[in-house]
Amino acid sequence: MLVYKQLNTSIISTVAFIDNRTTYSVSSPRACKILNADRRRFQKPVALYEILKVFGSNVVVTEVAPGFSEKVFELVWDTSTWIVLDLFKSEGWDTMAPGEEKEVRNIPEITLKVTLAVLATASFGAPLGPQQDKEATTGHGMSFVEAISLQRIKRADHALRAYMHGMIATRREEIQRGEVSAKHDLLNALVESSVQDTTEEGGAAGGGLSDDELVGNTWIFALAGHETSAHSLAFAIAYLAIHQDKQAWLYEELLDVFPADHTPVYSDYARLPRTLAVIYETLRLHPAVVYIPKYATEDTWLPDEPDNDVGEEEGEGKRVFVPKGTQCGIDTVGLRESALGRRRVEESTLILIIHRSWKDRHPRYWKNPDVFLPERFMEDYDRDAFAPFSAGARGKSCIGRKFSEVENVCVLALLLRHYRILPLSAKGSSDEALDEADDTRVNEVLAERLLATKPGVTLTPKEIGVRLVKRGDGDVRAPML
Ligand code: HEM
Repeated sequence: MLVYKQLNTSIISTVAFIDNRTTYSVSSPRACKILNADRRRFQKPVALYEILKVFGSNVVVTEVAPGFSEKVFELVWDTSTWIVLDLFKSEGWDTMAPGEEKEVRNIPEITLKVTLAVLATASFGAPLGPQQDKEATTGHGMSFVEAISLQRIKRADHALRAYMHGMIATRREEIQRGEVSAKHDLLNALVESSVQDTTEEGGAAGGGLSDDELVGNTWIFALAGHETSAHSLAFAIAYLAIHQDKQAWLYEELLDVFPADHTPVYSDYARLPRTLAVIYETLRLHPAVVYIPKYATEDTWLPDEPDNDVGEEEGEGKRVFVPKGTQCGIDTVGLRESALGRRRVEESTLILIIHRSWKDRHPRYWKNPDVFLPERFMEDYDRDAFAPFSAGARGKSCIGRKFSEVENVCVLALLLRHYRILPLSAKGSSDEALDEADDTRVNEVLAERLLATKPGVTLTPKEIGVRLVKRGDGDVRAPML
């Protein structure tokens, strides 16, 4: 059993393994690449994920991987645009005059709503927008968006199954009648892949997915794609609130791509590299998934960093012996600076603590590793040291990576295009801690507050309070879906 406990800041994380195995927490890019790419020697500990079978078998436990197509990404973009502009209305932000301010006490509450609505709509064809979703509640006791929400998972079992079986039956009929559904969402891809091999009882005869697997996958996508995206987006907003210079740098791009009266289109996505760089830099500093478990299928070796004192000299560099069965997790926070590198926990040790203190770190893979510098992703960088979606390009990593990139870029770009974001308490306010801090310490005080985390399944923001100031450069238009 694996338990995560994140302490107050992302710099210190505690990972507890409630078994007596030797465990490596790997934060060397070279070793992470091997962990991810060499699927014969290192595999995902599927048993750890058995709990995720609550709604049926799924990609995580079965290795069946449905893909997203470009059409899905276009739908993600359009849906995100629609949902963000709808959010401006429902929060009353759209009627603000240029220069007017509004407080948002906790940004993650908003980003969680947005990413859930995008996921439900773009993946499973749920009714678009909060109002339509409410209207679809009839007969199920809760709306679809509520049913796939993690917070309601205990009550949602019955409702989610009912929704999913209904949606699957409708899609299956459409596909079998030869009607190509207008919806190019994930559900279509999943159902289409199952239709050819499906028996009349709804079980899969060949390689296709059974109804239970379809339902299981719906839930796993909701689990994997909701908080990860929402929390990353919230941290990106926090970083921009703290670093006003980077916000100005980003805004230049947004004005260029979204002039007044422009209707956002999917082709805009490729023109927003600065926005994507902000998302990447946020994920480098605050990776949503802090530990990605793998285990060794045979006795083997992993390359070590040359200056690590635990490894053995061997051939061209150092390497570490990894006995069969050892759990070797990718330590995504460690990749950020690799202060303590890999930690080895001996037999019978119950708890592995990765302590990172500001003092004992030294930069290894990134220049100024603790500084928020999105520009670093506009140039060439060490791709193996950037593993928030898992390491290595060819490995089995996050299926939803591009889905989340399109969604987060779209949401962040539209928000920043219309509003300047400031920390809720900035110097000059009645906030004592900030008033007492000298100018050089203000960002540190803000960072301690806005970037703090609390325990959660993914790296979870504690509270991100901001002020939105309406910009005066004209609005962009809502697309017609
Ligand atoms: C910032 C956002 C996200 C981050 C940081 C993230 C990160 C990750 C990581 C680290 C893994 C584990 C990969 C491995 O085991 O090697 C993963 C798996 C997965 N992710 Fe994401 N993810 C994000 C968003 C999403 C979204 C939006 C979706 C779906 C729409 C999604 C769907 C999945 C699925 C289904 C898996 C399991 C893949 C498998 O085990 O075969 N993720 N993600």
